[in-house]
This record gives sequence, structure tokens and C-alpha cells, in this order.
Amino acid sequence: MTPNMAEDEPQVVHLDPFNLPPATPAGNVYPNLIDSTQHARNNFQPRKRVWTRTISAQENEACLKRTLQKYWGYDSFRGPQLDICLSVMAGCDVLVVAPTGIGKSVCFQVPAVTVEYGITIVVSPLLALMKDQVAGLNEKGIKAAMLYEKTDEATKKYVGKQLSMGHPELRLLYVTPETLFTSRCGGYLRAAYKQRQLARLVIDEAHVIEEWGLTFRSAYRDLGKFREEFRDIPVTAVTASATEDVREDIVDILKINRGDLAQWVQPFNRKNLFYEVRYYNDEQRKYKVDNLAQFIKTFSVKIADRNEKNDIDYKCISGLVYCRARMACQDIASSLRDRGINARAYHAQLKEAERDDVLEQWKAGNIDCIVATIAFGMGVDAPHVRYVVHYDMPKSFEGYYQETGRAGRDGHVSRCVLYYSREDAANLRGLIEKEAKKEEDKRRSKKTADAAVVVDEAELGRAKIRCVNSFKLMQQYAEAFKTCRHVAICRYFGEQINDADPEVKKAYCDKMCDVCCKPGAVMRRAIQVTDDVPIASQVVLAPRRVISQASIPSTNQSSTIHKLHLSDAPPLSDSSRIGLGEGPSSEGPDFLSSSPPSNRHHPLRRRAIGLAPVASGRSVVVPPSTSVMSRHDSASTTIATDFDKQEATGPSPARKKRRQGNACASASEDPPLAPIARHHTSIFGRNASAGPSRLRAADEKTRTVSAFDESPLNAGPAQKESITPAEAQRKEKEKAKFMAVRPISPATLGGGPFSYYGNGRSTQTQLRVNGSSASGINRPFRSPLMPDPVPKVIDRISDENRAALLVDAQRRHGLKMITVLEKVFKDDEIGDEVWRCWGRTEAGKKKSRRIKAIAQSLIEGES
Ligand SMILES: Nc1ncnc2c1ncn2[C@@H]1O[C@H](COP(=O)(O)OP(=O)(O)OP(=O)(O)O)[C@@H](O)[C@H]1O
Repeated sequence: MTPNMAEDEPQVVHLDPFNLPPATPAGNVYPNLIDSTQHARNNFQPRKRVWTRTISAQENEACLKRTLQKYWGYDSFRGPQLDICLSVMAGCDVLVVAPTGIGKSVCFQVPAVTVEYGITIVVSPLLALMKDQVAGLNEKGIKAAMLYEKTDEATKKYVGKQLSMGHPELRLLYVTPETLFTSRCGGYLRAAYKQRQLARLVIDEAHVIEEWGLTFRSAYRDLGKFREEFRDIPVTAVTASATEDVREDIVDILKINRGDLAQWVQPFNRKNLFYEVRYYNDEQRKYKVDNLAQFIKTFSVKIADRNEKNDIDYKCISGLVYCRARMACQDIASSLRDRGINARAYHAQLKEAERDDVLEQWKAGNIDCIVATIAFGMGVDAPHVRYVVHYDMPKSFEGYYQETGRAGRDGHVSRCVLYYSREDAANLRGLIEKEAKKEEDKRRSKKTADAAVVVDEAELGRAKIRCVNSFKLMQQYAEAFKTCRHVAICRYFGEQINDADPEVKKAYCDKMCDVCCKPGAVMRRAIQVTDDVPIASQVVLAPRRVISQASIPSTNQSSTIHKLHLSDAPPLSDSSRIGLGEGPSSEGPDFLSSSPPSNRHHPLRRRAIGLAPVASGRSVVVPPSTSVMSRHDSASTTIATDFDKQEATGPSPARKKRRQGNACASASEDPPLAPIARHHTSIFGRNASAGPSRLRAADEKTRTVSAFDESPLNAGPAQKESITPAEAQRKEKEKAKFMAVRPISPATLGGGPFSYYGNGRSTQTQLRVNGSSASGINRPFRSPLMPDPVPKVIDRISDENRAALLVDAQRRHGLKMITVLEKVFKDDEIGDEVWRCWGRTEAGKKKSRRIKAIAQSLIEGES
């Protein structure tokens, strides 16, 4: 039986009750619908005693648009949302990878409301996110509920009743993966499935399947079981941060047939975010809170000013500060409160009521700043977050991208600051290794205790390598002071970018990161990191997953699709593009790729090959992308760093041996949590206060930016062979044209989403610190951590104390301010420390002159 026959000439076919297609496209035959309810029967028309699902009049494009307008209040879909919704309505399995804040939720919520039957189950990783979305839907008048470990009995009963009533009024049910596999929830789902009232399974933030599934959320790895039991229920996976490898894993773990998969991958760039790294060393750690408070205060003033000029009316300038530890959240929130910033902590150990209160207050604009762990992150959608600060280094690149993605969701310029020190990175690395080891031991002991538990060693190894790699690349991102931050982020996720071409570069970053804005200053600050703490070693590539026959559901149809996949389905990599698309929507960046299902019997594919109208006119904008970590064939490749390139010209025998040792880490071996390579210490030598010649030397040698392949096209060997540089450059230009920042016209100043501030000046000019380039004694003093030469910044002693000290000293001793300062800096131990932390090296007369300059600027600042 082929879907062709079913559509053209319906016949009675006897199928095994479970031998259903993996989706529920119209035209397919559903022999067991005889048991279904009246509602479902209405929706499935009998043809010669076989039930065939027909797309009802309520399930078309116009209807999707009407739903969007009625419940969401938006006039049109953004970017490819409509195409995705259509794939969903057609019953495809769908994978959407699109940047933070673009509107991925609409891609599964609108079809869930529009489709005439059944309930959509949404698996979501975070409580805050679930509550946020359910509340948002209920506010719109859409019936949605959530089930998690602590759901009260009444709600559980209500959900149970809904799922077994035959025609649930609930349109969406949010569950945690752990709850999904409880026997109670399983019972509900089975009841709904029997009546054909399970419309779809959605995995929100699907990248955590890979990231958390192997550590503390093992339920994520079991999601494939859902597919095994409810075989014909289509699946949607959405995420903002998945490299090509992770996408492959998502598809495998969810047991999605590649032949039925409609995949959408969008460029990762968030042009309205200004990325910045602030470097510090162990000695400067104690000034971090002051620095953070200072940043929040000065930045808030700037933003308030900007809001006023652009008629933006938000109650407060809100932001997020991310810390790793719960205690740190409490401490920093209270330190910020001491410094006059209305901050509250948010982490998993708070009582639920307290967390809800914090979230509510923050959304209402009564709290300026939330200091949170990653318990508050993914998916949280507040339009007016103006800054996101990573007080501690994030564990993974994905985490960094997700968390910074909370900023600027209304499209206005926002700032993302990462505090980075090598000490912190080394600690974190130790932590990651320890966690991985603990998890491994746990799994192994479970295996010994229960012989039935199958531990997939290769999978475990792959995930561990990827986890460590993600951290290493995060560190290299922070250390790289020559690569544009936007470019580096997009490269991590697999985009190929020729940043040597100014047009391409501008399309990604129009002076919207510290490297592009102030390369010199970034380099000067970067050298303050502690030299003798080694940085992460090379990235060891994780071996690719072997797609096993066993991982595919064993129905006849599935195996056909599997074969199709092996022979002619496009791989998940972006290497099979279909030609240039029609162009971006006015609201957001365009899709990197969209691939309709390769199964030629699939409705979308059928449309694509001319059997029916083509579902998606949009497609490729850029040349094939290759993930940094996926650009490999063999299991044991390592990415050559610049350091390696340097070595390749003549490495010492010892180095050669070491490199061979590294390169030999293979798939079958225990994944190497490689010891930190000593030979990768900073090239800046031991003395952090380098002179100009050393800076030049540093520049020439290029410090460890290397893991991001800095070759012109960032292309792997395969691409380099198949694409000529000229062709690649042309494609890059085309992409740049697509992604180009539109010129700011007075009419759009401060306008809606994804527009930029203007006021006749470039964004860069607006963000530029009001510094002076005057030299000599009047040159404003620059603290090493703070770019702003604001008089207040130069003093680590709090404002009140400083004022009190000066007034007191002047009154009691009749001293001038300069004398007081000299006293503080000369005699006082703290003064010496402050002097050093400011990065000052002057002594003697020079120091006196500098102190005079500071005093002068203080007096001017106060007057
Ligand atoms: N078609 C549209 N027109 C205007 N605004 C939209 C549209 N679709 C979605 N939005 C808005 O965009 C914002 C972000 O949406 P959403 O939370 O779904 O983003 P997301 O892509 O899931 O982000 P994340 O990956 O960070 O969770 C929401 O406030 C949403 O209402």
C-alpha cells in the first residue's frame, strides 16, 4: 500500500493496528478508528470501510492566520512561522532551530489551537518557563495546563478527565519529561491515544536532550520511548541552540524518521545584542561586585535616557545577572541592594511561592535586576530585558547563547557582559570533569546493580566529549580578542562566515561587540588575565553517532522510509540546499535552511515534487554550514589550533609526541577529559603589564582564537574542495545582502521589534563611552575593568565613605584633596592595592602627577 493509492483509489487494506505511518497526514488510512469518538469520526471520513483523515476546512492557512490574529493579536506570521505551521498541520515531524526570541513557540502553539482534534503535549525543561507559557496561553483564552511533580491532586484529576473524555477542551498540556513517564501520566496519554486525541508531542528547548539528558535529567534520553508506544504521533522539536551534531542526536533520540522530517534552521545572529567580555584576575575578583553595580547604574542611566528620547515607556530598566551557585545569587543580590540596586535572587532552592513572587514582581517592573542560576533562563520571555550579565562563566556555549538571548527581545539594543578570568575557567573545568566522572560512576554502579540497564558507552562518551568541548570553545571565545563576538557565536553553531569581507562582517556585527568597537582596549584588558593559569586544551572531536537500524521503529513503512533516508534523503547537515529563497521578512533574519521531508510519499514532499502545491517557497540563504565540532569524518580528529599550525612548521620531538597523544583519542576509548595542556599558556609571558612591543608580539602570534577556524571561509576540507573561493565569496555576499542592517530612517526610530535606535547617529556612536582622547595630565583616568572614564568609577571606596574621608581629612588637617589622595595612595596598603588594580604602574614623581590628575578629575566630577 502506498499513500498514492490511498489517495487516488481508496481500497480496503488490513493493517496491523500499530502499522501506522509515523505522522497523521491526510490521505492515510487509520483502520482502528472504529473505536474513536464521534468527534474524531467527524474528522475522519469513512471510505469503503477504511477511515481516512481529511484536513477539515478548519485546518488551512487562512485558519492559522485567523488563530494568530484572534489569540495572539499579530497581523502576520514572522519569517517562516507560517511554513512551519503548515508542515505541522500536514502531520510532519518538525525540527526548528531558530535564534532566541524569534517566536518559536508560535510554531507549535498556533497549530495546536487550530487543529480540530486532540491535545498537544509539550515537554518543557524548566518550571518557570512552563508557568510562563501556560499563564500566557490562559490569558489569551486558550485552555492549557501543566503537570509536574508537585501538581496538586485537583489539577491532576482535571487533566485526567480531559484526556479521557474523547474530545478534550484542553489544547496544550505542558509536562516535565520526568512526569511524562510516570504511570499516572502514561495512563492519561494511553486513554487519549486510544481515542485518537493525541495530536502531537512537542519538545521545547530540545537541545537539553543532549546537554542534560546524560547528566541530571536522564528522562530526556528516554523520550524515544514515547515514539515507541505512540508510534504515529508526530513530533516537533524546537530549540535556539543546536549544532549540527546535536540536531542529529535530537532526531535519533526522538526516533524521528528522517524521511518525514521537515527541518528549519535559521541564522543564529542576534544583531541587536552588544556582546562584551570583561577580563579580571584573582586579585581583581573582590572588585567585581563594585564593577557590576557601577555597570548597572551607568548603563541604566544611559538606557533611561535613550528610552525617553525614543518614547519607550517601560517601568524600569531591567536586567539579569547569572551566577553558578545558589549562595552566590543570594550574596550578589544583597550586595547589589546595598549599592542601591533593587535586585532579587532566583534559584531552585527558593520556595516555589517565593520564586513565583520574584518572577511576577520582575515582570511587573518592580524589580530592576534578578540574580539567578540557570534555573531562570531558557524560554523566559520578557521584552524589556536590557542587559544580561554572566557574573560567572557559563558551563557551555549553548547556555551562554540561551541566557544572553533573554536580552533585547523587543528588538532594541541591549548589552551582554561576560566576566571572565582564567581562574574561574579552571575551577569550572574541574567542576565539569568532576560532574562527568560522578555521573559515569553512577551509571556504572546502576549497571552492575541492574543488569537490564543498558549503558551505551559510545553515546556516553560522545556526550561527555561534547560537553567538555562546549566549555573549551566557550573559554576560547572569551580569550579571543581578535574575532568579532557575533561571528564567533555563529561559527560555533556551524555558520560559515568570511569575516575578512567587510560587507559580510557588517551584516553580522555593525560595531555591536567590544572587539569590533574597541579592539585595542579589549586587547589591553585581555592581558590582565593571569598568565600562569593554563587555558583549555584543544578540542577533541566527538565521534559521529552510527544510525542503527534498531533505533528506527520496526514497521514496514518505517523501514522503507529508513531506506529512503539512507539513499536519497537529505542529511541533517546544511550541505544539501535547494537554491536561493525569496528573501527575508521585514521583521527578522531569514532562514538558513529548510528541508522538506525526503520521503516522497509524504504530503509535504509530494507537494514539493509537484503532486500538490509546494508547501514552502523559502529556502537557502547561505552556503552549507559546518559545525566546528562536526567538521570531521574520523573519530579521532583534533582541530588544529594556530598554535598547532605554528608547531607544524617545526615542532620539537616532545611536542610532536604530545600532539600525537592528543590526536589518538578515539571513539572507542574512554572519552578523554584531557588534562589541561601546559603548552597552551598565554603567550603574554608572566608579567601582565606588558609594554607596547609585547602587545604587538601578542597580536602577531594570535592568542588561542584558534578553535574557531579562522581560515577565510571557515570551511572544512570537503567544502574547500567543492566550492571555489570566488563562489563562496559570492554566496557570502548574497547572504550579507539578505542580512544587511536596514538603514535607519527617522520614521522607524525606536520603532517596533528588530529595529535599531537611531537619533541620526549610528548605534555605535550611541553606545560609545563618553571618553576623551586628550593626552597628558588631563586625560581621563581609565580603570582596567570599566571602560567608562566616569570620575566615580575610579574609586573602589564607596561614594559615601570617600566623601566622608575627604571632608573629615580636610576639616581635621586642613589638607587639600590632592594631599589626602597622596596620603591614601602612598601610605595606605589598600591604596597601593587599588593603584595596582587600576592597572597603574607609575611610581615616584609619575605617580604623584597621576594622582594629581585623578584628584583634578574628582574635583571636576564633584563640582
Ligand atoms: N508573528 C509574530 N509577530 C510579532 N511578534 C511575535 C510573532 N511571533 C512571536 N512573537 C513574539 O516574539 C516573542 C518571542 O517569542 P518566543 O518566546 O516564542 O520566542 P522563542 O523563539 O521561543 O525564544 P526562546 O528560544 O528564547 O525561547 C514573544 O513575545 C512573541 O509573542
